[in-house]
Amino acid sequence: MPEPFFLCLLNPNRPLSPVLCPTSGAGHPVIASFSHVLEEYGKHLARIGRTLFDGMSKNLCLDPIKCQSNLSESTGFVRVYRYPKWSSKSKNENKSSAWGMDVHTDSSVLSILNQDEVGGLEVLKDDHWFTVKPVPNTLVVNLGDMMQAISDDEYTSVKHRVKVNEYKERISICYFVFPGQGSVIRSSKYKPFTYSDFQGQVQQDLKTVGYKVGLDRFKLSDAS
Ligand SMILES: O=C(O)CCC(=O)C(=O)O
Ligand SMILES: [Fe+2]
Repeated sequence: MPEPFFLCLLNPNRPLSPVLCPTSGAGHPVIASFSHVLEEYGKHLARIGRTLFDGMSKNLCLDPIKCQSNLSESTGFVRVYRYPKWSSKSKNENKSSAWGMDVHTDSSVLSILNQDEVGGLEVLKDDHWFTVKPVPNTLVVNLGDMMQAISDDEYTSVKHRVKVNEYKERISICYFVFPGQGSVIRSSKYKPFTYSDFQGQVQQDLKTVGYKVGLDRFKLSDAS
């Protein structure tokens, strides 16, 4: 797993555990200014996320009033990851690659990624893995599980993973945004649920079955 070395909560009142902010050194001027820059960055990303969400809901002909709270800027946070290079010590001769982050879908509504020039992000489409080539000054938008449910499965929460580079470390800056607290997601495919119902189920599944089952837990049995 990468080292999430900085987490910037855009709403400090939002309880999020575990809090990954480097609390030691929080008073250090470099950390403080970095935190300030990330906060500023997060505000722009919140605006971009809202614009994308409103555009998608319009495209899906969703009731703008009903779905507005299905995305809440106050839930957003920015996480900075450092993926150390694939060290020779950890090399396994039988493996052709090492994974910095295993295959998963995000639980968010939207995740907006800013990867450096090293690359390594891969997405699954039609059973094939595609490398997301880094393009300077370009953001990558991943739709998360919440957006899949909001869209009645019209859009899919993309499966993705991150390959570690053998020679260079990789840095990515990721913005995640979620439904508002208590906002109910209603769709023809899933039982009505809130994001905290979803997260509760994910945590329970991690403990009991050992992995995230995700949206399938909420699927209506007669939904095709
Ligand atoms: O580092 C990246 O580019 C992706 C990170 C990611 O997929 C995640 O945090 O969920
Ligand atoms: Fe992800």
